Amino acid sequence: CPIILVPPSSTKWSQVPSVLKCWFPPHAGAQYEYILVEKRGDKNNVGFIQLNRPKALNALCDGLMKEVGQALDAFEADADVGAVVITGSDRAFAAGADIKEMQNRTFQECYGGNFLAHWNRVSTVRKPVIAAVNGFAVSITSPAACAEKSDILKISFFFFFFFFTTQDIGLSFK
Ligand SMILES: C/C=C/C(=O)SCCNC(=O)CCNC(=O)[C@H](O)C(C)(C)COP(=O)(O)OP(=O)(O)OC[C@H]1O[C@@H](n2cnc3c(N)ncnc32)[C@H](O)[C@@H]1OP(=O)(O)O
Repeated sequence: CPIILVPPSSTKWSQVPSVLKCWFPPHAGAQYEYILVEKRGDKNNVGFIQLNRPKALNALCDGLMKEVGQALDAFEADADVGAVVITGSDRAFAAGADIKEMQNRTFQECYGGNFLAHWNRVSTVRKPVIAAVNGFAVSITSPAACAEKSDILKISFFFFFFFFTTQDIGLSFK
């Protein structure tokens, strides 16, 4: 009979030994450290990812972004999932990149190490990904560079300035 590995419900994904990670998909029981992941909807066909660092206003640390990538991989591979929703918590969708984590990194480390390369995963998923944004949604990028990319980004910049004038800070990611 098949052996099914089910980690204890209190297990954080980062605590699972690497050698075991391939034996159970991240959303099948093991908890992530920085995100909550489940399938929702009447037909259980919506992949749901909640950023879960409320004390740091969901600042996007390396571990969080890696976990988002893992969850997206799992949902992309799951034929039952038709779309993915990413959301944050009450006060913040996300406070942008984790500036405490970034502050001591040198240019050479970032450039040579292809810093943030894995952040692109959210834009390469072939299923629709919807951001359900609440509260702070902070990021910084170059308007000129983004405006070249698409009309959606131009609209995003409109909302960026709109949010600034209404006390919230907001900017869509690429
Ligand atoms: C490539 C990508 C680039 C980028 O994304 S650049 C953008 C980086 N993000 C920022 O610069 C935003 C920094 N955060 C803020 O400006 C403020 O926060 C807010 C305006 C969003 C909210 O202010 P308030 O309501 O007063 O909250 P609080 O006391 O500042 O923050 C609560 C806790 O959250 C931590 N935190 C907030 N943002 C970040 C962040 N981006 N990276 C790491 N930690 C963050 C704080 O430190 C603190 O925690 P503690 O009380 O333990 O000090």
